[in-house]
Amino acid sequence: MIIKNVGIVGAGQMGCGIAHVAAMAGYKVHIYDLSPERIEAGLATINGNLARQVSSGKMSDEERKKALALIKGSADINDLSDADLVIEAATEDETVKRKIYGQVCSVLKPEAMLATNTSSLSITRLASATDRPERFMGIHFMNPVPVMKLVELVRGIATEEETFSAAKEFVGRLDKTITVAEDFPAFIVNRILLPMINEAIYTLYEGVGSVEAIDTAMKLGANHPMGPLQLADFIGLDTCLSIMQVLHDGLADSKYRPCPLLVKYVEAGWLGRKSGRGFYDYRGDVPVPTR
Ligand SMILES: CC(=O)CC(=O)SCCNC(=O)CCNC(=O)[C@H](O)C(C)(C)COP(=O)(O)OP(=O)(O)OC[C@H]1O[C@@H](n2cnc3c(N)ncnc32)[C@H](O)[C@@H]1OP(=O)(O)O
Ligand SMILES: NC(=O)C1=CN([C@@H]2O[C@H](COP(=O)(O)OP(=O)(O)OC[C@H]3O[C@@H](n4cnc5c(N)ncnc54)[C@H](OP(=O)(O)O)[C@@H]3O)[C@@H](O)[C@H]2O)C=CC1
Repeated sequence: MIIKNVGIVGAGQMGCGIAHVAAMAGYKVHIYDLSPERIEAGLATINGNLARQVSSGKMSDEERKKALALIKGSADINDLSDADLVIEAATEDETVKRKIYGQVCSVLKPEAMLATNTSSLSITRLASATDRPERFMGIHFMNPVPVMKLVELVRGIATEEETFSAAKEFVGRLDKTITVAEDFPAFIVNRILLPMINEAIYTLYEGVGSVEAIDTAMKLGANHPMGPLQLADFIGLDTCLSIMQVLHDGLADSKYRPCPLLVKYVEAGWLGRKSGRGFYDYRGDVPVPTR
């Protein structure tokens, strides 16, 4: 299977990050999202991140222009019809993803591959909402995509070897390191990382420490590059909650119970950096803790 044209569904932080690294590797990329404004904002973010890489000497301005010229975007799903591989990076919600697969499959070439960047959902169950479970799998990038080296590859029960090999080759061309995970809730990274973040939120909820105390403790006491609450805001609190719910439901163990404070923040629409407020308020010059 030869991949030349890559389609992305969802112009959020992950979709744009994947578009960025795919274009840098020379793939032609088309980003589809429901909202033209989001696509425009996403393309501006990609340009900003590429420009940072030019300023830090990681690429030339010529390379930035070349990569940018390979990325197009539209709110018309028919524009994915040329894609050899579509990576779905829409909201972490099974209903949303299943609906997208119905729409995408109706415009895709029969031989095209479809992959999901889901953080937690069952690949086998998502595959069953497509017309091509044998050409469907999980390709799970980490955030921020241009910086993080790892990609988890996850097969569903029906994924064919040819699909898996094509995904491996694609990810290899992006200069990322692969780990293979079995199709269990939240795979490897999030099975370990999200309970830690959820525990940090319980630590805040129970008053053991303030937002700043908890983040400082883990940054300086455990050498984490970001504190767990800062990281939760970075990932998106809606995504964190969805992952905890998938772990709780899928593994049926109370140790994965989402912290009620996390639920409350999501209910308030305080989703972290992307909405301007989460455990920190990002609307001013510097982030200010909200508790
Ligand atoms: C939820 C899931 O399903 C799975 C997940 O992804 S879980 C989340 C996994 N990610 C993490 O754990 C990230 C933890 N944080 C970090 O590693 C670091 O804080 C960080 C890499 C994000 C930033 O590092 P830093 O040293 O504090 O900041 P900074 O010096 O500004 O940035 C380092 C580089 O990253 C780049 N960068 C930072 N944020 C970026 C972003 N959002 N997008 C693109 N590039 C970014 C910078 O441009 C810089 O690149 P150069 O070296 O080329 O200049
Ligand atoms: N955040 C992270 O750290 C990581 C996230 N992931 C996974 O990647 C996926 C995307 O996450 P992330 O980028 O953070 O989320 P974002 O919220 O930043 O982006 C999701 C995008 O999908 C769009 N979208 C929603 N519904 C549809 C639809 N029906 N058709 C097209 N686009 C749609 C959203 O638009 P709108 O806002 O208008 O609804 C938004 O632009 C999720 O599955 C997540 O679990 C994986 C690794 C890391």
